[in-house]
Amino acid sequence: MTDVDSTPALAVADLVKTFGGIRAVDGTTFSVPAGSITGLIGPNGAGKSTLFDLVTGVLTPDSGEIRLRGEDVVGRAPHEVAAAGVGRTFQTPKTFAGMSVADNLAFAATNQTGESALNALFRGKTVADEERAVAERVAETLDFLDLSHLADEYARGLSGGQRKLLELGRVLMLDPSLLMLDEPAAGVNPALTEKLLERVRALNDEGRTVLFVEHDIDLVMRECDHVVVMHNGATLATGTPEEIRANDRVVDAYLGGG
Ligand SMILES: Nc1ncnc2c1ncn2[C@@H]1O[C@H](COP(=O)(O)OP(=O)(O)OP(=O)(O)O)[C@@H](O)[C@H]1O
Repeated sequence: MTDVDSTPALAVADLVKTFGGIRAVDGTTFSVPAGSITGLIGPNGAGKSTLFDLVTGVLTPDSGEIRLRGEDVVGRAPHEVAAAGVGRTFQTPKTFAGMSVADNLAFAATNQTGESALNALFRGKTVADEERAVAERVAETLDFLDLSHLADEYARGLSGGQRKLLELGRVLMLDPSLLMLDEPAAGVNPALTEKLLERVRALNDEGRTVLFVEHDIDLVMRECDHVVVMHNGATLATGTPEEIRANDRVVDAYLGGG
């Protein structure tokens, strides 16, 4: 066992973010083990979305630590966090309705996260090389997500579930080592949810760490090997699904209500 293996993919410590008088994130501390599928759960308003914004550099914490594979990333801009290997999807996919599915993916590689991410991916390549590399990656990503037959369709023509797959494809263009998925199954029909989860498992099998926010507790308990429970901006509990189910504080504060 090397140190690298035991360094968490993500570790936050004593993280605080206030909006006026509201302590949206109030001292939360937890880690996401490298190589895990970790579920982040908690009631509405627990601070999960704010936490995602803090980790991805959209918001800056008032205090506390955020480490990616041990490296402090507080104060980094979103494109720098993306270049450091963090890919994030949104509850409402950030796809471009008037662009084709393939162009949505190509755009994600070339424009979305700014120069630094691009440079990291294409260092030392000419423009023609770069275009070829992007086209290859688009094709690979379409194939992986089973969207090749829709490559030339406008994104606006996709179903909600297909748009979630495209959203996942958008973040895969930059080859992230940590995937942060915000309610990937919300509003997706059961068949496409299963397909999406199967792709997430495949990405995890490749060695990518997954952290996802999800309100469907059964899905979290089934899919995750590690669970973090947030409540009122703090960490209420962390552990395996079995440990979380058996935790009286979690049951009282969250699961108990039915
Ligand atoms: N930009 C903001 N300005 C003011 N208050 C905010 C802002 N963002 C979040 N909050 C508040 O911070 C708290 C945490 O919100 P957050 O959206 O992070 O929770 P959540 O766990 O993601 O909830 P949900 O499950 O409903 O998405 C809430 O009380 C929310 O109203």
